[in-house]
Amino acid sequence: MSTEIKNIAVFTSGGDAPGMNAGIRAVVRACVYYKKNIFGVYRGYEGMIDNDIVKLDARSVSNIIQRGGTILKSARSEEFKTKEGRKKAYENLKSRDIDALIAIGGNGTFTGLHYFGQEYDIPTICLPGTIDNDLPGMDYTIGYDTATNTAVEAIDKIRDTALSHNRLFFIEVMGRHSGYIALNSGIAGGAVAIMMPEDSMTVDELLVKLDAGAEKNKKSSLVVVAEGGQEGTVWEIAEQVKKKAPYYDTKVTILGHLQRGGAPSYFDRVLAGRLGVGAVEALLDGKRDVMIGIKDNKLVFIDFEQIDNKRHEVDPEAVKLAKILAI
Ligand SMILES: Nc1ncnc2c1ncn2[C@@H]1O[C@H](COP(=O)(O)OP(=O)(O)O)[C@@H](O)[C@H]1O
Ligand SMILES: O=P(O)(O)OC[C@H]1O[C@](O)(COP(=O)(O)O)[C@@H](O)[C@@H]1O
Ligand SMILES: [Mg+2]
Repeated sequence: MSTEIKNIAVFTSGGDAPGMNAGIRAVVRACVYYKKNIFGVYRGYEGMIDNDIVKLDARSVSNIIQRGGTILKSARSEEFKTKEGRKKAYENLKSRDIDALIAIGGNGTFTGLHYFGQEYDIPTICLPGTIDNDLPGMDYTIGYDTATNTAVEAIDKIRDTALSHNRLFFIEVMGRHSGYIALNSGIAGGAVAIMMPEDSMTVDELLVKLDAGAEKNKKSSLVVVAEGGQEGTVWEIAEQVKKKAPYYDTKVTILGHLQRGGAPSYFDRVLAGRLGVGAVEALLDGKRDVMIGIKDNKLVFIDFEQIDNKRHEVDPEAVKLAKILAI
């Protein structure tokens, strides 16, 4: 292993995701194992610009493996998108001799890291930390499994009341432009339809489906709507349904940020552990400017070009499965 890198900084950025703490812990403990100094940057790129940086050790990350959120806090930083902002950030890192960066964040975080690493010739690796599962080249991002389980738990609860009142519920889930949470929470929650960017369905097509169910004596229905779908907001969709099919007792629930919180699942903890240790080892082996991920149960390293403006496609088989199961 190369001995060139001595001082690594870790930070979390973008929307927080359950398992980020497990990722921080893994990075810190791997650094201690390989006898490297490890720093934590608070509030992502904002803290890098504001010099909000502390030294960490193995005990700094005790008792966080089970906690949602991120002990380093997270932020979205407009200033880091400017050359001046990035210069301030670099100078703060330089003043502590920090010579490598490990970020935990999503596509935006990796984009910033890529430009920063090129501008200042500093080795960087990004761990995929986002509930959206919108990063191509890997199977799952840290936080997606927990967020989807949370959505399913909520959908199950809504099912109870929908059934009791013979109601039609539209349940909006997060995911930005990705339908992953919608698709899999919809399948697991037994939704009659899933409206998502990758498999568009108009309100008229939805009504045909709902009416066919009603004819077969279906009394209540759950429709999962991805926040980034083409048919408009969940409120607009429900409004159209109310107008065109007033015979349904239509309700809307937006799950929102509750999907981002809570204790990470075993899956997200193990994923974060593997990726955190893998990122430190990869950096010390000379890898840089990549997103680390797991595909088919193997560590993979994904270049910026493979991620920039690319979708993480949902599996067409899963889309078909959802339709067969909802018949
Ligand atoms: N083109 C860019 N140049 C520099 N920094 C960027 C760029 N795009 C995103 N970032 C930084 O990454 C942060 C996190 O990105 P965001 O898309 O909000 O979340 P995520 O990383 O979870 O996808 C942004 O707030 C910004 O500071
Ligand atoms: O918390 P905010 O700023 O309202 O952002 C909401 C967005 O963040 C997410 O929860 C997570 O997105 P990122 O991981 O890309 O930051 C999206 O699903 C959602 O669209
Ligand atoms: Mg993102």
